Amino acid sequence: MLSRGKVPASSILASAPSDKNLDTWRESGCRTTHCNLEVLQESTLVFLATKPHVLPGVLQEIRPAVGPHHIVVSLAAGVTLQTLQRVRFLLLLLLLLLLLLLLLLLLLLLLLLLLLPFAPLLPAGTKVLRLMPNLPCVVQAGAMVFARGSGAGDGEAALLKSLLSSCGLCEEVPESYINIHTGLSGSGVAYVYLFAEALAEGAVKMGMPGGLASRIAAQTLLGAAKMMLETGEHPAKLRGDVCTPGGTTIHALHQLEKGALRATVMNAVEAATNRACDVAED
Ligand SMILES: NC(=O)C1=CN([C@@H]2O[C@H](COP(=O)(O)OP(=O)(O)OC[C@H]3O[C@@H](n4cnc5c(N)ncnc54)[C@H](OP(=O)(O)O)[C@@H]3O)[C@@H](O)[C@H]2O)C=CC1
Ligand SMILES: O=C(O)[C@@H]1CCC=N1
Repeated sequence: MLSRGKVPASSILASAPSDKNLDTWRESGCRTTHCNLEVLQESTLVFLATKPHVLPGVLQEIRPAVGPHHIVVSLAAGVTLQTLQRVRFLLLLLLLLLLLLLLLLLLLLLLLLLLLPFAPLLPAGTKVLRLMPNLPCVVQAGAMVFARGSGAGDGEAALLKSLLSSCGLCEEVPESYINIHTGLSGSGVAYVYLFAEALAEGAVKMGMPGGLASRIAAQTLLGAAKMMLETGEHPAKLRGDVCTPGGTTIHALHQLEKGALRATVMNAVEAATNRACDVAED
């Protein structure tokens, strides 16, 4: 967003406990702080980009400062819009413990237990959106999907899409697609790097220097992806176009089929999607 000039660096305030990542923000001209509440005080559009297990604590911290003017966007993998608006299970367990210890308050706490599952982590009606980016957003070639919570309307969705389009493909989807996108693309980038590494290592094995093999592997992936996007052709059709009968490619593809590449990649997407679903319950 910064490199495309979508937003001036001076309008961005980044917060984190340490300077590890904040140094990079400062180098880009952004302002930084160690106080999350300061971000809420100074900003309207707030991106929550902590690891998923840290997010509930951050939401509880910022809750008092969240108002109707805020648009809150969570990037945390697996954390559903419903979770974003609910009190943590741990809090319920704590209340259960208190319940046992404080028998005298039995009735009152029972009432709380009944009410708390419906108590939002963020104030009711907060404009919340859930976003799943991927790493190539850094080079404006990302693939992102987002879903809006009940408080977010067309204006908020349009704003997010307009800002993020500078980082790559950005689509609004039903929330049920977000975990699938995590398996396909958020995590999928890592499978592609593994494939790139294997391509290059194959070439190294056959005698090509590593640096050159790596650059050619990357360009091969870039070119194949560009062609798939620009022609709109199914990948099976493009793969067929490369195969000369009795030629080199079909011999190589046979080896990949023997190694169950397709089934393995499908299993990988399934595993990451399922893990994203589990994260919401952790
Ligand atoms: N990496 C990826 O490719 C993708 C990541 N995601 C999601 O994005 C999120 C971030 O992942 P990633 O960027 O890899 O993680 P990083 O660890 O690189 O970044 C997390 C940041 O959160 C900060 N942080 C930790 N605790 C707090 C707190 N209490 N208040 C404010 N900030 C805090 C950390 O601060 P400090 O620097 O001090 O440690 C760090 O800067 C995750 O939820 C992940 O699921 C989604 C799609 C792709
Ligand atoms: O591995 C993870 O959990 C995150 C989500 C998508 C990419 N990285």
